[in-house]
Amino acid sequence: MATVAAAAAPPASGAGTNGVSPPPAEIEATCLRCVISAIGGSIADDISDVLLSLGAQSVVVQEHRPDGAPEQEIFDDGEAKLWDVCDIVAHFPLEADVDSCVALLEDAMREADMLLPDSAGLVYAVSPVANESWVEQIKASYVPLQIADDLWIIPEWSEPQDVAATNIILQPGVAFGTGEHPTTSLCLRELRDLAAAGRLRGVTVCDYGTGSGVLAIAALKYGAASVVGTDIDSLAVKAAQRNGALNGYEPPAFLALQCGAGINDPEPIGAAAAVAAGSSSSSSGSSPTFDLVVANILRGPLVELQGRLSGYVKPGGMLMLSGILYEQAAEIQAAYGGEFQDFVVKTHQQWAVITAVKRR
Ligand SMILES: C[S@@+](CC[C@H](N)C(=O)[O-])C[C@H]1O[C@@H](n2cnc3c(N)ncnc32)[C@H](O)[C@@H]1O
Repeated sequence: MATVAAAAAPPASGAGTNGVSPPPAEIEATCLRCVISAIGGSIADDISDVLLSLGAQSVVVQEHRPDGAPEQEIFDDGEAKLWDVCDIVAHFPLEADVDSCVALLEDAMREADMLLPDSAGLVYAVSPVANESWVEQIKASYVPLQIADDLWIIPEWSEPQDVAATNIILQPGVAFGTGEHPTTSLCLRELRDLAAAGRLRGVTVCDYGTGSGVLAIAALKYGAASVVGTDIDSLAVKAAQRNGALNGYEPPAFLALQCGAGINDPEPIGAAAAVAAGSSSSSSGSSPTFDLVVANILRGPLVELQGRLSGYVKPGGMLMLSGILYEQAAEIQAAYGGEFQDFVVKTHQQWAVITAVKRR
């Protein structure tokens, strides 16, 4: 998870209430800072993950300490030391609809039985951030990240430490997929293993929920012929295109397209885009098919999109699914079991990645 020091922000005139305060006229805001107050420490990490998946550029958990309050005792849950009550500071792009993001966070918390602080919902305040130094703080907080012996993620302003390794250059912080989340690193290591087994050379790949494009770029670096990525978030699509270009991948080798969230939204890739990217269409001629489909999205969309994602995989091709907790793996396996075999589940912390092969 990305944790950066909280930005120096102008005082939030709306602090203590929900909603965005308009920036003072003289401030040229660069992003929005959302402070969610008084969250139970035990759920702070889960909430941070949801905020990142909703488009927050960075999230930091800090002690909830109203003016004059004494320092909190820190409790130890065995793995991490946590404050009992925390504030969560998230930075969003200026265009983000933070109120909607908080509403989605509340829905996710209810679905996961996470305790809301009171029946009225989360207490949060949003303020514009004008301080250029925030960008510098972000830069300082992203350093080269080693995913495996010979696989690194390098912020675009840093130099690779090992030029012989596979180095994925990213502009971090714009879209999910900096490599710090366990689901991203699980998928990256799976791609590395597939490459080591010679199973990525010349293949066509679909990266559903591409985020920063990190998995697409890794697949291309490991020898894939082409990748089509999709995302519901237009900022992620732009970030993926930019990150692709940073690594030397432009269309048609790497196409990043926007899609709708649900199965009732139009099929986002289309035969024409797939053919342009060197992939093929199914026998019906309408649906694109790929040698490998990677989808690091949440449990809900993986279940809802089962028909589409399964249909994208060629007979004998591979599926890689993540974004799920370990305890959700059996449900996902059951959902895809009709068309796939050879399921393998790997875990890191409480997260899982599933790989499977489509029956011929
Ligand atoms: C967990 S991030 C994964 C990003 C990147 N692929 C990685 O592995 O780090 C999930 C991405 O999927 C996108 N997403 C969420 N639901 C989606 C859906 N129903 N269809 C397509 N993309 C979706 C989000 O916008 C986000 O960028």
